[in-house]
Amino acid sequence: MIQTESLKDSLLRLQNTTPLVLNITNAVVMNNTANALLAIGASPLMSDATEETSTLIDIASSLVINIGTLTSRTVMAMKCAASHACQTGRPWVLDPVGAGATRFRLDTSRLLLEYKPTVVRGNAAEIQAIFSSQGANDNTTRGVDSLLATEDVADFAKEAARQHNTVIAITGATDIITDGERLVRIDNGHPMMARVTGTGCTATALTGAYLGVQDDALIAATAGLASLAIAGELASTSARGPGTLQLNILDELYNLKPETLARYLKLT
Ligand SMILES: Nc1ncnc2c1ncn2[C@@H]1O[C@H](COP(=O)(O)OP(=O)(O)OP(=O)(O)O)[C@@H](O)[C@H]1O
Ligand SMILES: Cc1ncsc1CCO
Ligand SMILES: [Mg+2]
Repeated sequence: MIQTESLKDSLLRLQNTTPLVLNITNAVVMNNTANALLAIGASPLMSDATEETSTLIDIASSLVINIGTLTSRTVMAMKCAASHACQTGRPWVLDPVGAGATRFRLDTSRLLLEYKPTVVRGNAAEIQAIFSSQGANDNTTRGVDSLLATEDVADFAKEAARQHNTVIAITGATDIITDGERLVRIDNGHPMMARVTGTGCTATALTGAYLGVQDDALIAATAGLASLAIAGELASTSARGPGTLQLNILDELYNLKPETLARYLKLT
């Protein structure tokens, strides 16, 4: 359904063109996602100043909005950025961190959805929360962590992607990516990745980088999630625990080659 060749091409293009990725992201992961973007070959810029949002979007290849540590001030910046990206056709990815946990997160996520994100990347609980008609529901989420498996929301996500004309990327033990017509699964990664904060946020940032070089958003999101999952899988072989895993992932992203993607990818 997706050719491995298109993922290899996307990585090569990313490495050859160094896309500038503007990130409005959370305080927990900001340093690590900037490092992950640099490691894979993109150029990160982190800013939530409304004074410069539109100027930065105009020079960037893509935009990442992650609501992880939202405040009323940063929500304004996110709205401003999403609106400008939508109006100017700049590809952008939304990470609705903890969307199911509180009303503030749910309302903010749904507000941002109105600005037509190219990709929405979340865990299963976040995807169910943002695209369903329910309120915040603590049976599906423990804070920012999902209590649902990705397969639980696969069919729901496919329909939501079709209705909203977007790509939905759900991370977990098996990643699922759908544009409403196509649906792919990635079976790479390692369970220890869930013990490092912001692994999913890194998947979102990498998807942002690929959106800067790949017009097919399903391929861009698949490349982003596959790059992280394979880097995590390789990194886990020499990690003693989450600390070394986090560092090793940066090294594996730096060393990632198109051939490595093709060799390790478990895509169905
Ligand atoms: N049990 C697992 N087995 C294999 N890989 C996993 C597992 N759990 C997580 N991963 C890997 O980690 C990636 C991120 O998934 P995770 O479920 O931690 O996202 P998340 O909860 O949204 O992250 P965060 O909120 O910490 O940013 C997945 O795409 C996958 O590659
Ligand atoms: C732990 C945590 N809290 C808010 S954002 C974040 C990073 C992972 O989503
Ligand atoms: Mg997690």
